[in-house]
Amino acid sequence: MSEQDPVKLMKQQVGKAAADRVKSGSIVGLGTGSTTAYTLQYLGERLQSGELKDIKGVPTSFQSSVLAKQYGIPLVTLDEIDHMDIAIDGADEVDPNKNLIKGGGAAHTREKIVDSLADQLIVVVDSSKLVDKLGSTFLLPVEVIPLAITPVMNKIEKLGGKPTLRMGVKKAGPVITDQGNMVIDVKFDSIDNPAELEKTLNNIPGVLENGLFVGVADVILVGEIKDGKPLIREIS
Ligand SMILES: O=C[C@H](O)[C@H](O)[C@H](O)COP(=O)(O)O
Repeated sequence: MSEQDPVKLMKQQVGKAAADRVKSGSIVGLGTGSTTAYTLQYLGERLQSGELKDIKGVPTSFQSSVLAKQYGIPLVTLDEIDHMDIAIDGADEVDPNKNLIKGGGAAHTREKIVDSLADQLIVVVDSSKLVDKLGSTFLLPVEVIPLAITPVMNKIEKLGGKPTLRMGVKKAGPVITDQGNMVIDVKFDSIDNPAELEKTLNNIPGVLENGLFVGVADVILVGEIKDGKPLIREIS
């Protein structure tokens, strides 16, 4: 991708805008993905310049802990904190009620734990992620304990979904999550009630977590390009 790539530019701008909202002394949930990678980069730059002091990060994945170390963001675990001020995370789809589909990077299980503990969750997306209805452009990721893959897929088919086991890229066989599990991506013709589907899926024995985030996001920052210029729109 070139520097001028409009999607990359939107991700960069929105990732930076979220990093600018972090205050000194905060405990910050560090999301996963290509958009929050920019947030972590800018948090590191703010720390290095001395403009931001004394923050602690809670990573949502192996990827975010590696980036945090690279950018000099001190890390803590959930065992070491009694609150989280803010979390910043990406999303694969955002609906008009600020409900999300996440897990394009197979990180949704840890993300849901961390994001839902934060006093405020800021979601950073480019405008291509906004949809009228969840599931219209993106398959719903479901993390499954390996021995239960077949019965879970059968059960999901009975619910009307079309499940596919997510396969690795530059790795033979399935994607393995940070928890050692597998991911199935499910096509539903229509997700009419995300809250109900979230619970129904998580109730299938062998399912660890699915990528529906209902009522978790507080603010959506949307990166857009208007008249050739990048701008940030806030949905709160
Ligand atoms: O599992 C990955 C996460 O849910 C990401 O936050 C999500 O896939 C969005 O990633 P990106 O910013 O790369 O589009």
